[in-house]
Amino acid sequence: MVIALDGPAASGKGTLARLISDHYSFAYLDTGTLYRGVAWLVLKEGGDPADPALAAAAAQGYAIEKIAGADIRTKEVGAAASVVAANTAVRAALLDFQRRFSEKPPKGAKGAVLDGRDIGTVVCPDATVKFFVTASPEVRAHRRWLELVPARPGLEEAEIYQDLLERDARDAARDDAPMAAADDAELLDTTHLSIDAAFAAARRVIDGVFRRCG
Ligand SMILES: Nc1ncnc2c1ncn2[C@@H]1O[C@H](COP(=O)(O)OP(=O)(O)OP(=O)(O)O)[C@@H](O)[C@H]1O
Ligand SMILES: Nc1ccn([C@@H]2O[C@H](COP(=O)(O)O)[C@@H](O)[C@H]2O)c(=O)n1
Repeated sequence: MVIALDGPAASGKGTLARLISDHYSFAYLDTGTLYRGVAWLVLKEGGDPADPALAAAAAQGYAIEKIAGADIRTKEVGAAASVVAANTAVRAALLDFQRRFSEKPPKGAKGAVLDGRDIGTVVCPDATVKFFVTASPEVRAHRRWLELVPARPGLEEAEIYQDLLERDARDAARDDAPMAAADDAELLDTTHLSIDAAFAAARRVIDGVFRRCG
């Protein structure tokens, strides 16, 4: 069983993915951390994320231990992640790991939940259930601002808003595995939904599919 969640930045897909994986005891992979990790490795060496050779080398030598303790959730790393993510060699280097995780989830879990931008379209086109999670840009920017401002007092919500729009545009426009809803994805707009309500809506869809699958 594979559950795929895609969608734009700060739409709530990671929050849902975590709740779903806990509820069904499935393994969870936040695929954004892979791209953020590669971007962080490039930035740490003072490199330019848009340099194709540097980004490809970081992705090819990528290992989770290399980013241990790194703060990869900053908006700077997010922006750089969407730059390295447009690099085909980077995507190719990270694809196998994601596929293996979905096909053979760790610790004997009976299923996997992956969230990202291309899970339902490219990484796991045969996923059992697919969601495309959205919310209005204003609501997403506000949620992300609430998340980041405690560590960065003075951070402007307008700055986050602009950053999200630019990142979404880059992610949707790239040639290789652009952010897109799979044709068979369930659209889940969380703009007016609490986390509990969004999770309940997702569970209804998943339980319905599981019942049909037997
Ligand atoms: N339905 C919701 N109502 C209110 N806040 C929410 C909701 N869903 C998520 N959040 C909050 O919004 C923020 C962004 O959510 P989350 O990290 O799940 O988004 P994401 O789509 O995984 O983002 P990214 O792709 O950038 O990692 C978090 O602080 C989370 O707690
Ligand atoms: N499957 C994916 C996942 C992520 N990306 C890129 O990484 C950036 C950061 O992702 P977050 O989910 O942590 O915000 C994102 O903006 C994408 O550029 C991707 O391309 N494919």
